[in-house]
Amino acid sequence: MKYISTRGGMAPATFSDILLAGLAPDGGLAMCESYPQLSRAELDAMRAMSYPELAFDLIRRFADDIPAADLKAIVDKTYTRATYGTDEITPLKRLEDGLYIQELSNGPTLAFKDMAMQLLGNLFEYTLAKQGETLNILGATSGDTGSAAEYAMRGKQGVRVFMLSPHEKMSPFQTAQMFSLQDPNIFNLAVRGVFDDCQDIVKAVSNDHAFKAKYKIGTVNSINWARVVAQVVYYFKGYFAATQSNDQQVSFSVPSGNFGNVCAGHIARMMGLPIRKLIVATNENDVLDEFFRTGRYKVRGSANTWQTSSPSMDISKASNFERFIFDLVGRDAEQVRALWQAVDSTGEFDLSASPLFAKISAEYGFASGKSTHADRLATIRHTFEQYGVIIDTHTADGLKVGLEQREAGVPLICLETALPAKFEATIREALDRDPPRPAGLENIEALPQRFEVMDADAEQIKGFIAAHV
Ligand SMILES: Cc1ncc(COP(=O)(O)O)c(C=O)c1O
Ligand SMILES: N[C@@H](CCOP(=O)(O)O)C(=O)O
Repeated sequence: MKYISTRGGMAPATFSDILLAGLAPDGGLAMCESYPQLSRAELDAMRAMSYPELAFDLIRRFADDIPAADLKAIVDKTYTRATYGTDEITPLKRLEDGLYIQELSNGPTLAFKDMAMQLLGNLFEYTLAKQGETLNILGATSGDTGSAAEYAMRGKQGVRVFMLSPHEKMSPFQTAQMFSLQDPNIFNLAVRGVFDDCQDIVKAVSNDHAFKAKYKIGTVNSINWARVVAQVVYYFKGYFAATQSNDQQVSFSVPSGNFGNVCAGHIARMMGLPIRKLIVATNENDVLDEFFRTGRYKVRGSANTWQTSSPSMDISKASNFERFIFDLVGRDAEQVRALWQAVDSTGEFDLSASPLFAKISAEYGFASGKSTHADRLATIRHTFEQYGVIIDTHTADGLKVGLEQREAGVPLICLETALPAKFEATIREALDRDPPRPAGLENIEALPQRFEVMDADAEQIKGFIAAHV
């Protein structure tokens, strides 16, 4: 399998090349040249597989330059009961017939990011050791990618993490999870701005090719293809758990911000998984919902990006969205380049009058909706009263929008993207009680914190990296 860029300016590369390289040299995102297609017999065989078996069988199709035995060992070491608390790894929780929550947040940092990040940590360690290289990871987080990456890279040989987060915009638990880490290879930089400013800096630094090469900069955001591919696996697992045969279809509702999670669902669907709808659920920062309803993609600046009670989705420039648009325009890199030039110069593009717009739901199965603070509180309350289950604020956005799009006879799987313990204040507001906290994390907010506050300025961040490697 070879990888190309959504903007057409990258010579075909291997999985290991793009794993360490992050953003493509032309500013685009790496994509597989074509999606592996699963036969009916292969799908039938996958139904009986354990999570690690399934992960290996899917990921080997994308990472075919890693010897199969090595990849299998990496996958087996990653997806264990010790890390995810259950042999099922991503079990379905039944709310009622045909309505499920898929648990994706049983990993070390209580969010779905652990599903891919633990694999990424092990892949980095393996590849760097093989190449005798080191890597300085520059990441951006709105609250969950950061801690997942830092926990996955702690103590890994040859890896440093520089993680940018929006200053004072994450929940107290998320902040403490990251900033209490004292490991010498972890640097937390709190940026005066929003998540999009942090992500823009990651892209600006990655686009400085001389700096990137000199300081061996890599990425752990969903810019990194390996992150997205690892997330494809749980769509298969959820599908098999909710159905009896591969003749059935299911829909997934996906709390969305940077579009990485639902992009993994899109890839699963393109490989042949019988997914009916991919439901994109946003919070008040509803750029993606606007696009899927109207065809107009209009990004917003920091002044119009709201701080909400589902803070990890406070994103107005969905990086991964470019991967879907690449498919939508028939993999025409020139069109992608033109569309993103329009975003850079005018802040938007508009496909409402294009025949492509109708394809988004008819061919690709996308639907969308938005959820507000009041919706979130109502959904958390209803889910607790009706089913006795406490869900987090992001999962509540997904459930609210999923229910609006639910169809009779089609099982609906709502992806749980974090545990409620991370967003205690809103749970208290909704239920007048605290969510349960996993053992060992009772006093995390009281631990000493180590972080630097910096301006949203790529040059300052480059200076910090240069001084600390
Ligand atoms: C808890 C939570 N829910 C949802 C999202 C949105 O996922 P994505 O950015 O992949 O669309 C994120 C961040 O990515 C998150 O941390
Ligand atoms: N919501 C994320 C933002 C980054 O998304 P990613 O999937 O591209 O890493 C976060 O919590 O940090």
